[in-house]
Amino acid sequence: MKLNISCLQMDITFGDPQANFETANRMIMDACLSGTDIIVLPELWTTGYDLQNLPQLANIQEAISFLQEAAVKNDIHIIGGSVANQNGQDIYNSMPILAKDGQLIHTYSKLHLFKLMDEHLYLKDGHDTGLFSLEDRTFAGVICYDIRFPEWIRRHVLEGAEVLFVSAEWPLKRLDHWRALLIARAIENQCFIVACNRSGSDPNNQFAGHSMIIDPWGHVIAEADLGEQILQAEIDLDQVQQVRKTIPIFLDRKPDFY
Ligand SMILES: NC(=O)CCC(=O)C(=O)O
Repeated sequence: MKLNISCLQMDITFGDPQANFETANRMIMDACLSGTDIIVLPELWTTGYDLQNLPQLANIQEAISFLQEAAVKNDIHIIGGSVANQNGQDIYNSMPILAKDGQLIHTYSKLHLFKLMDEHLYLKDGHDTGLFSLEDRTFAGVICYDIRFPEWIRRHVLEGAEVLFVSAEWPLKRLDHWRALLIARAIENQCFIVACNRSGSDPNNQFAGHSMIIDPWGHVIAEADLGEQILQAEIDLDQVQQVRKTIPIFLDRKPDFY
């Protein structure tokens, strides 16, 4: 099964959802012009890291309605990056997944909060996996800092994920970690990694861009540069089983020892 993927490497405007909806709309239209099956957005794409103002800005329903309309109009599945998701007093960093018929099929909330960017002061951690199914195949979505936890990613792959979608706001100063971690996660799990980062800067960080699409052998099949752009590639899910036959790590692993 072949899928055309588009990562929208947006330059997010700090604390301005309206501007960000306009950017996302323009980029979705552009991505669809060249034909795409799945669109992926970055982390906190409606607000950026304007954490202090999230109680006023958080509106996951507005983002879901926007994405539902885009999914149906363009006949595309959408991995909705993440948006601030208020539930009572608590705010989660949540990834909505929309099927092309507009159905919200899953919402994953970031499990590992990143203290270096103060997430633990403003956000709550989620308690569900990022697993979901589309077109009878199993996928998973995780958010940014989650990729530093190989056990978390492995759990999703052991439960069937063939493609891991990553939405991020990863700073430029750790670009080397971003690339190395994503390539390692692809090689050790023999799965596709589709990682959508943001570009641009906010008052505290310059972001790395460098969205990447990596195959189950660890080859980088597409990589963006620093600026705002749409990264597109076709992936062939049959490659997952081919790689797992060549080096059968899932047959050879010894879970009794670890
Ligand atoms: N938004 C994030 O979770 C950033 C994670 C990060 O920068 C890291 O180094 O890890």
